[in-house]
Amino acid sequence: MTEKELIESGNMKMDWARNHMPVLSIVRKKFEEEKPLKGMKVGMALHVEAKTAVLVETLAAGGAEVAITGCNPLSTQDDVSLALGTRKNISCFARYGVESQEYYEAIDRVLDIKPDITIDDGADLIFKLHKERTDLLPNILGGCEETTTGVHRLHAMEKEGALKMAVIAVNDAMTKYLFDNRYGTGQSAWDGINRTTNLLVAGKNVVVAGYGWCGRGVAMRASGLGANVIVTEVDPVRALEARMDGYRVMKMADAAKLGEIFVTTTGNRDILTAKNFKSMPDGAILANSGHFNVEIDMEALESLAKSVRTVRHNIKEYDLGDRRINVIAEGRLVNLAAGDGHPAEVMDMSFANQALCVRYIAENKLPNGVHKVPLELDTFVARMKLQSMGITIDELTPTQKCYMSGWECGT
Ligand SMILES: NC(=O)c1ccc[n+]([C@@H]2O[C@H](COP(=O)([O-])OP(=O)(O)OC[C@H]3O[C@@H](n4cnc5c(N)ncnc54)[C@H](O)[C@@H]3O)[C@@H](O)[C@H]2O)c1
Ligand SMILES: N[C@@H](CCSC[C@H]1O[C@@H](n2cnc3c(=O)[nH]cnc32)[C@H](O)[C@@H]1O)C(=O)O
Repeated sequence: MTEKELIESGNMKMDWARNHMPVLSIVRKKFEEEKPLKGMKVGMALHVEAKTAVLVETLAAGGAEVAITGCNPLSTQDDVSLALGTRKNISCFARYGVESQEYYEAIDRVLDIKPDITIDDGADLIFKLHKERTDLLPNILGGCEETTTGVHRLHAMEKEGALKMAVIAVNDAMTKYLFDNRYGTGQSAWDGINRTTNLLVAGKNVVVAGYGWCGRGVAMRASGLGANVIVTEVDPVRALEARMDGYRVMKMADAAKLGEIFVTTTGNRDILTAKNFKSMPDGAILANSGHFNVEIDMEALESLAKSVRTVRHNIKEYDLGDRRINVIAEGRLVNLAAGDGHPAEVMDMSFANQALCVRYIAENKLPNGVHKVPLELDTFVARMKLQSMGITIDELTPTQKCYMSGWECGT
């Protein structure tokens, strides 16, 4: 495709996404009228694709100058990246398939605009700010973090007294993790696996590692597709929940012998290791939908393999001699590196939270540390989403309010 055609394709993807993101549209309208981000610079490292582009546009509509790069070397969609770069007050430095050096250089280029506010997905900008670009920290009003692992890391920094800025844990908004992590990952991980493999899920043994919000979604949708689902966990309560939700629960060492498709969703490392690869059935398919590329021990797999070849677009087959193991998208997020990411209607809520939190940071002086998304913003997103879906709900009567909250109104 020529550059012009790529830009057209990126614009078309953005139009489609925008038309399916009603809550973000409401926020954008307000931003256009009130310009709450006038004079602000926002630096972002998120998956550069169409829904993210609609968030970027929204911030620019609020008066911000925005610079963005990717948060994963394989999730950038170059057509969207180019289309974004043509917009006023927006620079985009992301490119698909970048090597590590270019990935981190692009993060520096975002920081070169001297952002007032940052938005991260995995805390890359914040780590760089704290390790190498500390001179920029005094100007930063605050940042937003999109994902579970990023929030964990920020809590760890805060605990050690290392966090020198305010950050809002957008992931922890109810209108984020209950929908994005669960229904978003549940649908988009399978979209990525199915479109990449073109194989049947029904009747297969699917092993889901981790029964958190992502794992629940992935297991639920696997079950809906007719798979026999096996869950592995380290948390006894979550393991119990998985069992009572109807799945088999066992150690990975045992699950590895049975699984035909494996999906990791733990946010942890070394979930599938050399020991597991050696006991998997021939032809097993491995995908990660958790964090970065460390859940599947790719180094161990490479060193075990007698040969490696691409067997289909985005699938590498590792021949161990007595069995072949297939890995989708190099063990990186299968929904983004082998698909288009979460559905637009889900990212609508995640990114409405992001936009509202950026505004909140611009309008309130927050002390250093990890902050919750204010409940009124979270509830606003839920109400607007219901409204956009044409759903109305009941309201408590004064008598019911009294009954629920007092001790004198009831039996
Ligand atoms: N693919 C996506 O688009 C997407 C979307 C949202 C979140 N995420 C990422 O997915 C990961 C999970 O997010 P979440 O919100 O579900 O987190 P979560 O904390 O709710 O769930 C993670 C689960 O993994 C379990 N776990 C940890 N180590 C394990 C091990 N060794 N074996 C088995 N289970 C183990 C934990 O006990 C926990 O129940 C994070 O890295 C998050 O950033 C990805
Ligand atoms: N940057 C890390 C962190 C995990 S990304 C997980 C986050 O991606 C977000 N996400 C999922 N799908 C999309 C999408 O289509 N566009 C933008 N972000 C998405 C989602 O909100 C989730 O919290 C990595 O690439 O491995």
